[in-house]
Amino acid sequence: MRVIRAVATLHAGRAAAVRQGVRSVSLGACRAAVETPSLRWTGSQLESRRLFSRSSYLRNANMTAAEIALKQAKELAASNMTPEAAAARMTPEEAKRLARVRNIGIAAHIDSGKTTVTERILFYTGRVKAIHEVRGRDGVGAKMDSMELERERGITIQSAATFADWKKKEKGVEETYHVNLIDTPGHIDFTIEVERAMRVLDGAVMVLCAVSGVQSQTITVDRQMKRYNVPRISFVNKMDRMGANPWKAVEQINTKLKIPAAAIQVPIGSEKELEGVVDLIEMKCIRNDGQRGVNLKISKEIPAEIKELCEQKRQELIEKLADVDDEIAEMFLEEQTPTPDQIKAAIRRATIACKFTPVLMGSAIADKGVQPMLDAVCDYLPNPNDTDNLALDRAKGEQPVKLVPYNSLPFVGLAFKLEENPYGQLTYMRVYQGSLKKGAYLYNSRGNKKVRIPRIVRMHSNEMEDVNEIGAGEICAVFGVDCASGDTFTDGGLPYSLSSMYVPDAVMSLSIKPKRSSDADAFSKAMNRFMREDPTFRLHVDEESEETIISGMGELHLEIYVERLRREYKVECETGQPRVSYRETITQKAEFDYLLKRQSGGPGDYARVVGWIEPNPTEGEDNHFESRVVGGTIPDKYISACQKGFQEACIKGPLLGHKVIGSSMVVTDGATHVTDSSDYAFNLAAQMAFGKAFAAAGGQVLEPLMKTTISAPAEFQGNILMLMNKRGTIVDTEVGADEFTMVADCSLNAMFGFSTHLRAATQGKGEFSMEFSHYAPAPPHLQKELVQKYQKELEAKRTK
Ligand SMILES: Nc1nc2c(ncn2[C@@H]2O[C@H](COP(=O)(O)OP(=O)(O)OP(=O)(O)O)[C@@H](O)[C@H]2O)c(=O)[nH]1
Repeated sequence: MRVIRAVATLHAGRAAAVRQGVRSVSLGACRAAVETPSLRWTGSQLESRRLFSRSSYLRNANMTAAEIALKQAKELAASNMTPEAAAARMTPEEAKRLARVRNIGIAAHIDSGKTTVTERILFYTGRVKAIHEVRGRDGVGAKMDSMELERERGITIQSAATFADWKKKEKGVEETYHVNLIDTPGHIDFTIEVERAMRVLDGAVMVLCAVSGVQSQTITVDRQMKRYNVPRISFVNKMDRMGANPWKAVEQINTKLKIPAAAIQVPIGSEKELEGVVDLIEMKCIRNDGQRGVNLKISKEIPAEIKELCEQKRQELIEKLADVDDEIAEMFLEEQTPTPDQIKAAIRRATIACKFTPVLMGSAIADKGVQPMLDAVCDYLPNPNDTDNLALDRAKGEQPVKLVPYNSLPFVGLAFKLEENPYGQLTYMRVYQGSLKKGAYLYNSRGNKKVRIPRIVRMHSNEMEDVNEIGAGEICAVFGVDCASGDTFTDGGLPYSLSSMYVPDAVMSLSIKPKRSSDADAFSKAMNRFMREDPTFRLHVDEESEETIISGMGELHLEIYVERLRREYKVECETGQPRVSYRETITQKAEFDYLLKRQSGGPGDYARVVGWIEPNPTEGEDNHFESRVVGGTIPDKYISACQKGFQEACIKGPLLGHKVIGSSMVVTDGATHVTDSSDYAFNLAAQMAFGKAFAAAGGQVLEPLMKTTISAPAEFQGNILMLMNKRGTIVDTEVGADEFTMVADCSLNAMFGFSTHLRAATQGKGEFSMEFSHYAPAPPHLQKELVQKYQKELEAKRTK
């Protein structure tokens, strides 16, 4: 009886909605609209708030329609609650759970010891029973480097997620913190892995090498952390190495990264004699003892030889805090000494506000200082409730809304990483709001497609643990969800999208084809998978050469995929020479008046377009199209065809067939023909007009310039200078006591095979890293050579 009554109300609701001008609307939304007078929704609001499906309505059929509507209205209202209101609704248990959650990443320059640090974290938290080193002699390899290739080469290629429980003593009481952790690769070629980790993490541990300090890749991860406002603590690793100097690292964080930083520890002993650290806040010694340093020996007696240094560094810490925190500043002015609790609270406030980074130190390989670093993660990095996670409300013109990590709110999550494993496609998801139960239905905001979540797991590198539910603020992985990296999932009621991450442009490409034609299927399967997993890996088929071209972030990036094809798919490939991804642009204004008039038997093609092209006035690399046609000489329907034509022309520039950037096309006039004009004709006319005006507009080839950092023992300074003089512009050099670092802007072209030259010039002791910086005009001789080569290839095709 109730069902019938409810369904009747429902249909009345739908009729009411249709009267309001809604084309199609879910029954649930109608119901809420009709029965909740306080919510007077407009037609479009109704459309965008398709709350519940018919089946969910019928599942609730033992409630009256009014009860259901009220329930929905409450949930809807809850979803639009202010953060304060939501926080007020949070139960003490919920607040306590969140206060003990940390989602953190470990990021650093190549080889700083991220994986080694992570391995220690897993060991001390009891997550793994034994420590296996990166490239260790036991042949096992670090837990977090689970890919065969990673273990072989000793580098991290994919970021790996894991979780661990850290039992932290707080004033004699043990509190368990749940830490979700992502170990990211250091090599710039795998930068997307860092990018997506930063997008979803609440905090990070920036690892630095005690000898090298801030290195080129540290600067890159610093930029990524700043891009996503990720608070960080810093850990100066490798304190056991000869020449270790934590103060140089602290100073460089201040000067090179421009983040106020101060050490909160002082090392006890140095190099091989390193014993542990002095905690400057509580002024106590923490020494690692026992096998693998599992036991911590705490004492208040600071060794006499470092007592003065500790006092000086404590004072520096307080002064630095006074610069960034009002409370400490006030105490400082009044010459009061803050208590350890006040110092800790100030460090936490300033770190979370991204105004400060506390610096810790130790040696992961020597099992020193890792546990205090874990304590600092809990003390100073934010819990999911401390950070502002924003979504864009599509129903309100993409207005930002704060997401509240409260289990009872409607679900909002971000799929930040895809990975195929033997059980199917795994989607890593950060839950920002609401909780997710196994078997629940979610909506993918892109296309509003409904998906069921059949299985939820927690990842531990390449192993997983099934769970039935995952709470707000956590990271998990789900199975069987067809989506792309960066998709937002909601429970259907919220028109929210989470801004996605920054995907850098590819700078290098190479042609590839399987050696055996029988491998074609496996080849395309692998390519599809790689592209879905890695947005910086792209593939296209060159129309002219009919070659398959893969492009990515560098030689190593592409090399790793070719290797994975061979190992994981047993597909041997032939590859061409790596090629630089050039760009084309224009430098001045050039007018066009192009008439396309073709008659070949049947209906012809006719379109005339008049206007000009010029460098994009709004700067940047985007291309811009504008119509200033008056009097309808080109009807509106053909204007969009012109725009499409312009966009298509920009995909394959006239000089080299590479992408055109930073150009603008303005159409002012034109003409049509009664029967022969069409979208096709205007699209083509715009393309031809662009191609013809390109030379007059000062068409130019741009090449990628790479910020290159080279470091080597100081004795090789002369050799490196000679090597770099030919290759680029030297931007900065730094000569340390025994190390020499140079930063130069080099064209990617000049850097092919550079590692071999560097090895020869430094007896294998030099290292370098490269990062895309910007596009710059290619030298005229290179430009001429490239254009001639391309035109010759085109000519050869035409005459074939
Ligand atoms: N002396 C010394 N060596 C260390 C320490 N921590 C790590 N290493 C060594 O440094 C090298 C790099 O360590 P990883 O943990 O792979 O560094 P990573 O930063 O994860 O490397 P990528 O992921 O390839 O960037 C390995 O040979 C480690 O054994 C340390 O505290 N002291």
